[in-house]
Amino acid sequence: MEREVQRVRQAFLSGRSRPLRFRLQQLEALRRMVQEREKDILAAIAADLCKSELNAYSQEVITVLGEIDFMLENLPEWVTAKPVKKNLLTMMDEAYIQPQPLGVVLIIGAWNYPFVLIIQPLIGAIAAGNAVIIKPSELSENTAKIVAKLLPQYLDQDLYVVINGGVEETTELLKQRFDHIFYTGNTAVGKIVMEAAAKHLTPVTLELGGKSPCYIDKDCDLDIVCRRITWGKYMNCGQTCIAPDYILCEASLQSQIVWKIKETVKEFYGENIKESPDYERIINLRHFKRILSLLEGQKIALGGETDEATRYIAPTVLTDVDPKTKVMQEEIFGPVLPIVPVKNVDEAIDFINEREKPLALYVFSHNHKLIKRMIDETSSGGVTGNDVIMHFTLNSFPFGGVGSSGMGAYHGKHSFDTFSHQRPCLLKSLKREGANKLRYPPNSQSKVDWGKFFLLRRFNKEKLGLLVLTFLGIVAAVLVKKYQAVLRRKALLIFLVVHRLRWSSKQR
Ligand SMILES: NC(=O)c1ccc[n+]([C@@H]2O[C@H](COP(=O)([O-])OP(=O)(O)OC[C@H]3O[C@@H](n4cnc5c(N)ncnc54)[C@H](O)[C@@H]3O)[C@@H](O)[C@H]2O)c1
Ligand SMILES: CCCCCCCC=O
Repeated sequence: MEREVQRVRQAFLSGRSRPLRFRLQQLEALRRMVQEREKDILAAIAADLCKSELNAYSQEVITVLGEIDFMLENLPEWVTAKPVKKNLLTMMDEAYIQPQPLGVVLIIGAWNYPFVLIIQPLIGAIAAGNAVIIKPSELSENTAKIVAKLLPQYLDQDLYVVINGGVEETTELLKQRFDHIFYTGNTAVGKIVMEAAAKHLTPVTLELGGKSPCYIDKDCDLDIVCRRITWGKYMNCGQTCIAPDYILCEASLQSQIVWKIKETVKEFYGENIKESPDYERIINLRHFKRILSLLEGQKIALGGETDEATRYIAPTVLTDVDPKTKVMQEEIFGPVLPIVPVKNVDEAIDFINEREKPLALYVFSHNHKLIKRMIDETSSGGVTGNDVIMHFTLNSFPFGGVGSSGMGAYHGKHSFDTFSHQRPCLLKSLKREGANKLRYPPNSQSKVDWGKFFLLRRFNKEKLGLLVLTFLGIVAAVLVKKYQAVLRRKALLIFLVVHRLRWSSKQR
């Protein structure tokens, strides 16, 4: 492991991952890989999650292709140094921020969207000029294998390396020194990753989970609300980090919600859900049993059917759920939707604020003010009003958690920033030493006063313009005085040349 990381570091130190042209080439090669080997990639995802290839394409591949195109389009602008505002002391100097790669980045992925969750951060890390070690989840082994096989066929083999394995290999990997660790997975392992990173003072991005609430106001269109929630909750069999985990609403709304979700489930998956190509299965037996245990003692208003052999759990809704029961104590990560009755929006806000900060928050209402209030008075990684999941798809948004749902963010420019160091660069001249004397010892009251003038004085644009004009006036006056004779001769010469030209054109 140590030798492998060392090999990647040597490749980074060669400097070849840095030039813009190289980054663009690698991103284009990655796009070629996804396009040329689409069938293999879709088959692997499908095998891991019992997912149709159409769903694998629309949930994972589209996002990856969109992200690559977005990077290719914007990277030339992002990599350029950005000049910054200067103060009076640095007015004559060059001051800019230069984004630079961090070095060797470790990306650890989760199994639930096994392709996009490693390739999307990889795109950002390449764009920012880093070398990368990717550790896919061992639970989605088909995707892990295909990624390990394909990446070296398309990308630089020493800069971008896939290491497959389970807890043992990841533990060993985490002992090595990286310049950034990007981890996606559950909160408990997030703490292990952060602890390991702390030993080397390595910064981390933690894309974790949590219980994402969904508040339904009585003033809304329940048909549309339930269709959107059904889509986001049962997609990938509920194994989505930003799936609505539970519903908060007034008790009287429960029966209508159950009825409308039932109708939508029929519309989406047909009478026989098991036969639907759009309904996935639970990743493994451990998670299957964990989810079943959450149903114990609950009022099942819809679904509840299970099949251990195929790890099938029907789309399920629980009503009148007691917040103290197990289903409300951990992230469900399965197709079970508890409804917890609350009196009103105030109680819903308190309920959310009494718990860990979620990765996503959803609120449905015709009342825009209520939505705004919910946003203002709670905290979560992201929010979508009147829909679910959709904020994930907009790559101008930073995607990430807050508090126990994670730290740091990615997608689009935010990925580039996550994997870059924003390096401040100040380039001074070795001349103009006079002005620098102000900061050299011995200090004096007059030096402090000048320091205050240069550093603390705020100028608005007009005042600054006036100051610059005055300064230019003084410089001009000095120059005129110094070069009076030369200027007089030059002016005479120009006068003669101009007149001579005018005279010759008149002659013609
Ligand atoms: N925020 C996001 O973008 C996002 C996306 C997907 C999933 N998630 C969250 O991830 C969780 C589901 O994923 P998971 O954790 O079951 O995935 P997982 O079991 O695939 O684990 C994630 C990664 O951690 C590694 N790992 C597991 N145990 C480890 C240990 N003891 N030491 C070191 N590494 C270890 C695994 O090898 C894997 O690569 C949910 O909580 C979900 O909300 C978050
Ligand atoms: C189009 C939906 C993609 C959702 C990906 C969510 C990643 C977290 O589990």
